[in-house]
Amino acid sequence: MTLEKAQTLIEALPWLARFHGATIVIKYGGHAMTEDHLRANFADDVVFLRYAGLRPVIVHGGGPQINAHLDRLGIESSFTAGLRVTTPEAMQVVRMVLVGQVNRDVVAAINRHGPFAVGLSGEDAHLLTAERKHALVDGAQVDIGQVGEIVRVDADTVVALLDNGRIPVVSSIARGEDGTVYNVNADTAAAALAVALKASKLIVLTDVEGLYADWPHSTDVISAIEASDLAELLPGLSAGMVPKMEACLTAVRGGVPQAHVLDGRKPHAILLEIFTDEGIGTMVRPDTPKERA
Ligand SMILES: NC(=[NH2+])NCCC[C@H](N)C(=O)O
Repeated sequence: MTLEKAQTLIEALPWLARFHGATIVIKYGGHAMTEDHLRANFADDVVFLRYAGLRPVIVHGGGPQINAHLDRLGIESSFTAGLRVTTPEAMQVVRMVLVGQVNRDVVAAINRHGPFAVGLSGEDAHLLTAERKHALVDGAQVDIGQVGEIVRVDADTVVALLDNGRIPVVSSIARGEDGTVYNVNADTAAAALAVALKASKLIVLTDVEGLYADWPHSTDVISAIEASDLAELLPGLSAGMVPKMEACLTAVRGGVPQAHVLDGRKPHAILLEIFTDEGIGTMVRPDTPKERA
């Protein structure tokens, strides 16, 4: 028993050595964010990383919380081609909920452990700049309101906070060149930030175990996959999984050496992935150069 515990700690040693000083961007969402005990576990993991000498950065969204609040305020959403349109009125709520509520909750959970977390909106110090995004429906461009696509990242403020020993917590809101506020996908924002920071890892927390080998026929999780193989699988993936895996692909193709999709319903998934040899989710890595014939 005690030997087992020692082995667990010793298994972590090479990973502690390898990731000391490494910047790790974590997309936080799903059950890990909405359930109290999982939220506390998440905060433990992030603070553990910090004390282990890693530099974690958190990016979060908050779709369910936004929808609940829109309902509570009786703000009706209009839909175009099945997509929710983010009107200026809805955008006010999106920003209020993400920055004023969800971000504060994440910061509070981490700061139980010490003065680490500092909340930021993607608007702050021009961290995330976006352009209006149109949805493509049956080949036609459809306006869905203040939904943005990130076109530029200025991560200076995040770096300054990291250098100062803090844990930046970023809401997935972006600013347009003209000052318009945009809602941006948090998976995409996390990937863009990981690339800009030249992070050692992107970790995306979701509510599934990982990438399934032969979805929907089997639930065997793929432990590791190369970028091109993942790109081939993308069209056949479930709708919910596509943005997560696309984020991993973007990160890896943008120079991040490893991107992981983890089951946020599993307590301490982050520690188990980073500090064990096998991990518990799906890891995406760049293609190994093919040998020349
Ligand atoms: N899903 C996997 N195959 N994970 C392996 C993780 C290996 C190592 N702990 C790392 O974070 O790089």
